[in-house]
Amino acid sequence: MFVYVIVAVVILAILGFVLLRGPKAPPGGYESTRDADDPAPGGSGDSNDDVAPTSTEDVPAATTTKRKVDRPESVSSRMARLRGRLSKSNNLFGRGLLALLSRDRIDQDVWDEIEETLLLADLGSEASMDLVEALQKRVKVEGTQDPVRVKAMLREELLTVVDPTMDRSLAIERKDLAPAVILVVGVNGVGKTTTVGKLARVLVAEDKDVVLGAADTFRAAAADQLQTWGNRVGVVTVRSETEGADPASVAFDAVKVGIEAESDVVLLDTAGRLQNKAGLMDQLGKIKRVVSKAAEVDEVLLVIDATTGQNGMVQAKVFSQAVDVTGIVLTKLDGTAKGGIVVAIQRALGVPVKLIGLGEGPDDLAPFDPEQFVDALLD
Ligand SMILES: Nc1nc2c(ncn2[C@@H]2O[C@H](COP(=O)(O)OP(=O)(O)OP(=O)(O)O)[C@@H](O)[C@H]2O)c(=O)[nH]1
Repeated sequence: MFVYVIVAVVILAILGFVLLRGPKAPPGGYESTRDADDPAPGGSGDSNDDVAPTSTEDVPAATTTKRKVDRPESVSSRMARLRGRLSKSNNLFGRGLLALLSRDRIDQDVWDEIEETLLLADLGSEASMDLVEALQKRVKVEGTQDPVRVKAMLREELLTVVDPTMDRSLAIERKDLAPAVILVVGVNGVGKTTTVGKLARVLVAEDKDVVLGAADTFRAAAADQLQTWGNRVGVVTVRSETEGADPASVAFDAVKVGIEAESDVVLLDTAGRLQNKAGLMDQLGKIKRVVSKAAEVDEVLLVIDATTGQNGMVQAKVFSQAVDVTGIVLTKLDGTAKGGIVVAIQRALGVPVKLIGLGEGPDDLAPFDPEQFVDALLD
């Protein structure tokens, strides 16, 4: 009898210990998210072990969460759905142009109206003038009023100003045994966190292993919002529990976790900042510098709200001076007929629009494709 009591006490003690201990990171670090077909591990982050962020005191305790929940929409179905949405919001502009061009007589007044329509769509004055001049020349040379021919010419000229030659691919491949690192920046409320969340879903749908870094440390709610996106597709979110923690340190931690877990991509969300706050703009440079001690930053995506018009242009210029922007994400294109901003920003910065946001839904993010964009305008 006494033996049974002893055994029962020992079992209860062990159970109690295990339950009270709760889930902890494994001794070897964070759980690897690599697939069987991923390159063999080895040495990736080891050479960086001696590299610490600017101050070791300001490294916050990173917490991580990983849960499998959602299955993101497949790439083909997402693209088909978003194509429809793009034409719904933007083809008013295209149809306006076609209506003008199919008038019986295209005189100077008509050309002026065409230019005005292009300006109203935020194409910018230089691109609007170039496009009108090119069309004017072609209509004159060909002497045609055939609507099918005129539409074809307009399509070609629009495509030229949107510039199909720019490289719009995203750096999402591991290199030198480190994950691709994507830093997402922009002013307040443009859709940075939403974009990081949506992009994580796109990458998960493409079988990439992703880590999210909540380098927006101004508001705890921002990190919560990011973590919610991460949880939905089962990716790790690295964050700090301390409000106002150094965002560079959180970003560094996230990249370290990505290196240890041998992830493909680390997506870093940053706090919204006004372009006229010099200190905050400098902070972006610091985040990039500190992260670079662990792994190269492959992309700096500047998120711009398409509905903000010329103000978006000002932001784009200042951000690109503070940190080398490699691509633009144009959000809220679903809510505006001012898609011409694509052209204006690309011209001003020489940086391609790589992604477009077409709604608040989790799968409302698409790669920017010039041909599809122009077709959506004219259909
Ligand atoms: N219609 C539409 N809404 C969008 C799109 N992208 C983001 N939003 C909405 O824009 C609002 C702001 O998005 P957030 O992702 O919180 O913006 P943020 O830039 O991270 O904001 P801060 O962290 O405050 O700077 C949210 O209500 C989003 O749902 C889009 O493509 N279309």
